[in-house]
Amino acid sequence: MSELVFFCGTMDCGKSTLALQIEHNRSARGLVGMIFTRNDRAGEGKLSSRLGLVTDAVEVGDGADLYAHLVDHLSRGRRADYVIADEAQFLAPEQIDQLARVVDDLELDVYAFGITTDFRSKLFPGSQRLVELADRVEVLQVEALCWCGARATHNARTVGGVMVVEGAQVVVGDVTGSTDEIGYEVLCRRHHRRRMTAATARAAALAPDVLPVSSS
Ligand SMILES: Nc1ncnc2c1ncn2[C@@H]1O[C@H](COP(=O)(O)OP(=O)(O)O)[C@@H](O)[C@H]1O
Ligand SMILES: Cc1cn([C@H]2C[C@H](O)[C@@H](COP(=O)(O)O)O2)c(=O)[nH]c1=O
Repeated sequence: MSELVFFCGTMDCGKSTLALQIEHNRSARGLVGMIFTRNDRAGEGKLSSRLGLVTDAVEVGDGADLYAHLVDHLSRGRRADYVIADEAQFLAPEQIDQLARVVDDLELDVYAFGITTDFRSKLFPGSQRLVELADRVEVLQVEALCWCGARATHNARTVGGVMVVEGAQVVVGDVTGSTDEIGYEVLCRRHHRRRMTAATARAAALAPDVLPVSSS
């Protein structure tokens, strides 16, 4: 029985690496995948992992119909034995419904990968629909860590190392950017709620909270 699986986690927890491993293992057995992505940091039509691996993918546009794309592909006599969709949080809810239809009507496994919540800890619409429709939701087991050492569960957006809570939901970026630019940092819930990033925690630790007492 084919299924729709949503592999989720914070940024930097190995989702794209797992997508590439699933692709590698299946193509090593002669299977052919249809790989979708949207807004990967490596550029249009790429699925990339921070481990340095990258593969070509179909860039999903705003109005793209993923079910129709697969039907068209198959009716031209081309193969697709399974589907991978990376950065699935950026897909529209209708596109997630199309992926569910690929599972049910074309009987292909669909493996979707994405972060569940944005920098304000609100569900991305695509991820919400995946949670609603997926046969299985798998939280990745390679845990990213907060600066305090606890398991990171939330994604913070930073500017100059300081957490921000205003801005567009979608801003492509990385966890290892220059500190002056918009970047991201994964945090535990406690520190996400307190808006305490590694940089602000360091600054707070260095700040003298008692003025030096003069000896005179
Ligand atoms: N230099 C490195 N050596 C070993 N592992 C690394 C290195 N750089 C990144 N990683 C691993 O890659 C993970 C990020 O993988 P990636 O697939 O790009 O994440 P995601 O798609 O979830 O954002 C990190 O959590 C870490 O486990
Ligand atoms: C939290 C958050 C993230 N993004 C962007 C930043 C990255 O380009 C991707 C996540 O990619 P990863 O492979 O999981 O690291 O999402 C965003 O646009 N908005 C956000 O709130």
